Amino acid sequence: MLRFERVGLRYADGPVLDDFDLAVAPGELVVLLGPSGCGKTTLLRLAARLAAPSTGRVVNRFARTAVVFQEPRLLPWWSALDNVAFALAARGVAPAERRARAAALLGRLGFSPADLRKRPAALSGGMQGRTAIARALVVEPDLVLMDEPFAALDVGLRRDLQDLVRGAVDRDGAAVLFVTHDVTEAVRLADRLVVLSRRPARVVHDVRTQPEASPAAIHRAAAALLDTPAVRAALLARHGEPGQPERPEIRPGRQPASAAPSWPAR
Ligand SMILES: Nc1ncnc2c1ncn2[C@@H]1O[C@H](COP(=O)(O)OP(=O)(O)OP(=O)(O)O)[C@@H](O)[C@H]1O
Repeated sequence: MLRFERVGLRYADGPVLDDFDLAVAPGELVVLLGPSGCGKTTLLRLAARLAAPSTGRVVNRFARTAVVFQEPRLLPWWSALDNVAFALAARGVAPAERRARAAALLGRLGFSPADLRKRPAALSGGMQGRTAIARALVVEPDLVLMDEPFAALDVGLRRDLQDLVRGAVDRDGAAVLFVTHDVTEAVRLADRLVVLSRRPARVVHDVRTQPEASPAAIHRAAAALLDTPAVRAALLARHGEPGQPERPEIRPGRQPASAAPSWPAR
């Protein structure tokens, strides 16, 4: 179980999270949707213990947490194979088995034997992304934190990798907390959809759902989601529109002229 309990996190320019609660159970794939800058990456960093909350607590009882960041973050002087195999070294797996497991997984992700030997600089962006995903999944994690992992990939590849992630949940019982801006990707993957408001992030919509398979069903489900008023308000409002949480409070007579609101008065 992963639990955010009344979590607050504040930077110099104000709170990113304030009294935030969310739980992720084993075997569920939770997709986080929310406007840019609302705090999605921050939540993943907290779950991975790469950041600490200012208030409240983050409880992560999973034994093996793996993270796929927005950028691949591969070690540039190592081959694709060694980048993936290295993740198993920390788990005490013997060198020959490390390389065999890494090669098998990269092979499933479309790497040829020659590709396995390439350093990241010689891999395409999509191949670097796949290497990072393989590095996360090779340890058979029970919690995978994924931050827009497929953003740079073409549609076919994206579908293969989405299936791989679903497999980790359906076959191995892993939990996944998955950040995306792509609503169709969200409805294709999710067991549960969580939509966040603008910063400081609040849960404005939290529903259990069935991962959708056919393109028609995916588009119907995505349209229905975007038709939900709270979701519309969170995802479709333009920055600076009235009623958004990041709108500064204006007190008549107390506001310096330079801080005059830029949105139209109502
Ligand atoms: N180290 C930091 N110092 C100060 N502010 C930060 C820091 N990290 C993130 N922020 C701010 O916290 C807010 C949330 O950032 P975060 O990266 O979690 O958003 P996000 O929802 O993942 O955005 P996106 O969808 O654009 O990736 C943003 O306003 C960001 O500028």
